Amino acid sequence: STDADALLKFKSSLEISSNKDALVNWGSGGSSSSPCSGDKANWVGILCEKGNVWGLKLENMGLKGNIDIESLEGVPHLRSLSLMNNEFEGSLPDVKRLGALKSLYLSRNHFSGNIPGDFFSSMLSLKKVHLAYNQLEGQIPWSLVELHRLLELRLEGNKFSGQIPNFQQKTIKSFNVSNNDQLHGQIPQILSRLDPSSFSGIEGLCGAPLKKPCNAAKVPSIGSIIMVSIAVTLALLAIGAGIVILSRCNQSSSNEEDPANGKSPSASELDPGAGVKSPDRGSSNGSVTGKRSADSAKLSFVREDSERFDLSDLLKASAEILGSGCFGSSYKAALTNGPVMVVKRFKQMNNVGREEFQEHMRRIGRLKHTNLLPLVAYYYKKEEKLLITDYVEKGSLAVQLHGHKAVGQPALDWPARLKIIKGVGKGLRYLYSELPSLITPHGHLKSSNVLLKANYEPLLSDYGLIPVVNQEHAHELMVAYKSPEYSQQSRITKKTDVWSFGLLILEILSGQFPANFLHQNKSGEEEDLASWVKSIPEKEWNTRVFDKEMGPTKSSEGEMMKLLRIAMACCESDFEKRLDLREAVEKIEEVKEKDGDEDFYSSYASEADIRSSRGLSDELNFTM
Ligand SMILES: Nc1ncnc2c1ncn2[C@@H]1O[C@H](COP(=O)(O)OP(=O)(O)OP(=O)(O)O)[C@@H](O)[C@H]1O
Repeated sequence: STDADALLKFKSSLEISSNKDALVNWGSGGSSSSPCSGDKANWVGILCEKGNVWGLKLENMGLKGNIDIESLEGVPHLRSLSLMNNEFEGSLPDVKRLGALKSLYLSRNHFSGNIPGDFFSSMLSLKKVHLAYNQLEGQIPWSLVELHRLLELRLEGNKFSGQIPNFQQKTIKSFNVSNNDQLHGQIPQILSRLDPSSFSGIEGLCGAPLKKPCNAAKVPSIGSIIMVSIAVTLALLAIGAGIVILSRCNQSSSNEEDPANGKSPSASELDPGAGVKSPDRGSSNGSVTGKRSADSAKLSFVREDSERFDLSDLLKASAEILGSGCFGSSYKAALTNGPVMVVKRFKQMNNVGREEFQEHMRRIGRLKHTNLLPLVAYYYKKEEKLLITDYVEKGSLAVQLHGHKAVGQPALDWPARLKIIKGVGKGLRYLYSELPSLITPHGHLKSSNVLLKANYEPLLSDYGLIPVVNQEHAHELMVAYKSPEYSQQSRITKKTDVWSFGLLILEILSGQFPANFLHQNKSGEEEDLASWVKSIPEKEWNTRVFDKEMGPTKSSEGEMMKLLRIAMACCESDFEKRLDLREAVEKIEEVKEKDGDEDFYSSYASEADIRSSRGLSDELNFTM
């Protein structure tokens, strides 16, 4: 049978080292020439139904070697694959080729490395995924969030890091990430009904079912978070303890991540009116004179045209945590009179003193462009800063590209993607012209810092911050410092933002998440999304690089190729050879939604038709 052939091929690529008897009766003649007789298995480790192989259960057999998924594609009824407790190593086998699998058990092997975010995207039948006790690392793949039938997910005992993706599946019965001690952040709400042991051994997680509440979940409003630190600051200032005390506040504010350390705030501390004087609007833009205590509670508005509100208004607003980035968390806060704002906390922003910080914020506040998210106001405190912007309804490009299904949005089509790329280019060109003194006028360009308006017009955010962010922090976390020129020569240049832009375009066109491609290859060189694209011949870009989720793009393939070539020229690791921003944006502006030559082709085609029909009739005339 075909099942038998496929399985024997599968067996031949395995190394059956410690257990020579394993799989010994596979294909050994007699009744065993066929793996199944009805529901009965003739071969070891096979599960049968009506003469077909539906499961492979090769556990505890000391197996290693190559897992030949391609040959398993020849077992059409295979729904369950278990290779638990063997000696397999390397990256996970390419199981997504087995799109009909319902159960995948690969726990207790030596699998290692990152799992691409979209790894499970085409495996929508999966109900049980067991990958526990391997050496897997990186983010937990977001595509697990899309498995709407998921019942069991076992990832314990690996080295996953980052946040737990926002699982929404009510179907989940068993879930375990324990002892992945690099995980951090809030436990998704749907998992809060599970046993706390599912999350044990991980310092950085918070929220139910753990007894450790998260900052935002601890109290209903963002106010309390800010108010605790303000109230403490004010109270201590009031008793005149000065600088010494300020540094203690510093500590208490860094400890406030851990609510177990802080005593619960009293009602009066949480009352926005308590201890906070209304900001003195007349001098809200002015230099810092006045009493320090009043000033510490003051929001500084950087724009003339924005509606004014007080810090206390924001504090009253109900807040929702949007996510935590490199610098701290961002909160969405709806003001009672309507506008919805985003408050982003920055803890590592002490590179310059107060005066210089204010000067820089005012400079950023003067920027105005269709493709920039304007800074509305900021709040200055020695140990942390808050930057306040409008909330953008459609959220970030990152979510639209990689999590659209989870948030119930359709995938972005090619015209939307082109519009976004062009808008980002225009926003960057404006930043370059308005902030000429900055080497990298953006400095932190990535898909989570591109927000989308309802019509897909993109808005850049978190721009122009390099001068104020603490240097060691900037070097560690900001996108500019991930560039080839920084890794190779410890420098950033005027073309560094162009490199980030190039990567962003590759991400938009391929739908691939760049972080999944970051690693060192065997010869120690850094690899990224660009080197992946480079490894694929141009004639295969159509089938292998472009995101299939863009929908039908036949009539645009030529233009998409053009754009991909421009992106590659932006990613050139030698910055001398790289396009500069002006060149890149000009070239991008020339890219059209449909193939530029289309009109030419259609008129050419019809002319050719006319000619050939004329030729044919001529020919007929001739033969008659
Ligand atoms: N003004 C906004 N409107 C809507 N969503 C926003 C807004 N600002 C941020 N977000 C979203 O909130 C989430 C957290 O953003 P945040 O800026 O804190 O982190 P980040 O961009 O992921 O990382 P980094 O701190 O490096 O910028 C992201 O998904 C981001 O796109």
